[in-house]
Amino acid sequence: MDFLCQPHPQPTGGLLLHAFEPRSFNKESLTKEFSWTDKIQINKKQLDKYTQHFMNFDFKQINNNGRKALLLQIIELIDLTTLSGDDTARVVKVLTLKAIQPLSKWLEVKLQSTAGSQVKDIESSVHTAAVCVYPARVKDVIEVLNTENARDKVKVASVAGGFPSGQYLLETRLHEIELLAKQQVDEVDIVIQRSLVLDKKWAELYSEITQMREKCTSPIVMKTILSVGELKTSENIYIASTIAILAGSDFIKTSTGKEKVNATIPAGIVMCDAIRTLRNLPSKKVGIKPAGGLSTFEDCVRWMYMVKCILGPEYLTKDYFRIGASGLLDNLLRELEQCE
Ligand SMILES: O=C[C@H](O)COP(=O)(O)O
Repeated sequence: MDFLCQPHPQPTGGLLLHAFEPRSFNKESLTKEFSWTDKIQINKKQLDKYTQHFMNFDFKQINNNGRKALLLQIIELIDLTTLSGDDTARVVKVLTLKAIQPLSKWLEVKLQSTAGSQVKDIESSVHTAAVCVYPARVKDVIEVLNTENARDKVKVASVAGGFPSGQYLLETRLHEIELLAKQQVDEVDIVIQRSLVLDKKWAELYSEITQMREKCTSPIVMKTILSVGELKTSENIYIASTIAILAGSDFIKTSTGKEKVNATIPAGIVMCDAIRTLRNLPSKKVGIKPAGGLSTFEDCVRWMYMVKCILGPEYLTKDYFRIGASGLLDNLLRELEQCE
């Protein structure tokens, strides 16, 4: 049974009060000048309605086996993160080993002996999608992955572009990304300069993200952190999402985890709606990464349900959906241990 398949309202086309003009709806005209941003207006009533719907997800429908399968699925979607001033090679080593093999032998045996068919196939190979650290700690992650012969299994992600504030000279931020790309990272989570959104300097925002994209040379995956909790309005979140997509981001990400407000469901709805609206414009499909404050099974399932409703089930894979979190994995493992 598909536990994320409750009947739901279709949030399609109802979020913007004014649709994009079909004539100007192509990448060239949307990035030549930014007067279209003046017309973006979110339907707050609809946004509240959808928020209520996703927040009220009925967890009672998930039985024991479904819960185990979802817990394992969530683990595979995690960018296991440590972004602290006191991170050391030792801290990163422990985290990376956990990313490669999150389940203890004891838990594996327990799951095998109690599993239904949904769980049985996957638990022995389960690992997180990526490990995400500061640039100075990237070498520690790569060393452990190489030693454990897991370089192809778990991706190496790092933050850049003046993380977390973005308040550095563009030259410094670009140089930082360039240096990171030379370290053989797989993924770079860049931050935007929030002042460009708050001051509505949209052309400059587009230009900065485009330049950052150029430094994230192929095949590096670029996730653009919008820091939604600091963007003040849903309209700003929608426009910043749209510009980040047009500038070539592979993912748009809610937060650094350092803002006061992080990955909220209403912000997620707005970001998903922007991805959905633009889904035929970039040559690739753009994913979404909630990050910051996600620490429970329930937090994750609400997000997955929302992504599935707005973007479709094909987005619930690690190519298009990640969960950035530092404390989530331990909680999920505790839940798995408690499942019958
Ligand atoms: O990108 C991931 C975030 O920094 C993680 O935030 P968190 O520590 O609140 O889980």
